Amino acid sequence: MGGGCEAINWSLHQEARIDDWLNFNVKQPADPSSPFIMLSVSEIVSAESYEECRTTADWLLSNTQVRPTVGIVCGSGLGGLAEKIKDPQVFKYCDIPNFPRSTVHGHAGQLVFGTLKGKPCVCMQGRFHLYEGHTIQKITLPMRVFKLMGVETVILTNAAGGLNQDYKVGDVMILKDHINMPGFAGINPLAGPNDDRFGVRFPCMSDAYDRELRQLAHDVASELGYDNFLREGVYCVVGGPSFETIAECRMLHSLGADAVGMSTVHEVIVARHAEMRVFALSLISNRSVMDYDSQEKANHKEVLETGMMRAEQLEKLVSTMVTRLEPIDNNAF
Ligand SMILES: O=P(O)(O)O[C@H]1O[C@H](CO)[C@@H](O)[C@H]1O
Ligand code: HPA
Repeated sequence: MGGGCEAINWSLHQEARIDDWLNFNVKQPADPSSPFIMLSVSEIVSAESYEECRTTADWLLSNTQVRPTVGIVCGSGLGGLAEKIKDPQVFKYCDIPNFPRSTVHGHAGQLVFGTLKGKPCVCMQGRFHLYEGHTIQKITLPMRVFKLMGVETVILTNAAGGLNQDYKVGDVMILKDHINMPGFAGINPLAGPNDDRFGVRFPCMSDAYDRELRQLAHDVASELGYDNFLREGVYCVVGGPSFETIAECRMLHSLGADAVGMSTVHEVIVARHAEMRVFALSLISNRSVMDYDSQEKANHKEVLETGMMRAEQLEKLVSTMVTRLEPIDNNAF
């Protein structure tokens, strides 16, 4: 991206449509009578520009002594993991500059700094979703803030519907890959001008889910006796907030998805763009309805209840993994 602000001059005949867009998206030009609308590149870069993420990271680092190397995101009903953090320092999202607000039941809306088994970490007790009305840049801003604070590894958790018919409610699925349905319609957190300070224009996603971290999860789960409910599969993100129809569940399963949710993938893309290691898991909170004769109905209450049922094992699995995390050797090639 150019160092300065390249101006884009729009001719008169495009003004009407652009006016509406500008009124919604960006401030008007200094001189409203201007025959041209000067739109600088910096104005079309998402609101969560490098500077805003830097401001948020600096604010947090000036208010805590913790220098986290691990960043954790707790999904619906999975916020209990943050309670395991020692010497917690808690910041409500509403007090953090540029942070959105959590609006979903089961998402506490606070950032917890501290140590997990001696490892300095930061934990999002509640995350943001597109369906809450946040921009995709806003919901992934925490990933960039994590990066700027020095986080090397992110651990993402979510609750998801089980598309794979072998899955049972309460199973835990390690993500080995994802399908970004909104991405096919251009809804991607990296859309728009690329800021090279975060990462490259076209980041690779075929290695998004760190193989070593997945193996570590399997090893720890075996040691803890969790093999009977541990799975590994493909997570598909949809927009929500409505749960999927039967036809949609059948389609997603036929496309190779094992679980479906409304989060996580956007965070993974931004985390990998910033070259942080990623591990993600889904708690299968409900079985997706695949049969027109079924009486089952997906609902958020069940999602939260399943989270409570499996919380202890998930906390043990993630915290044990954190103890075993090796720092990234930046000199390795
Ligand atoms: O993905 P997390 O944040 O766990 O939340 C999941 O639970 C909610 C639906 O019950 C949706 O937001 C879905 O994404
Ligand atoms: N679909 C989408 N998101 C979800 C589901 C589901 O069935 N369960 C929990 N989050």
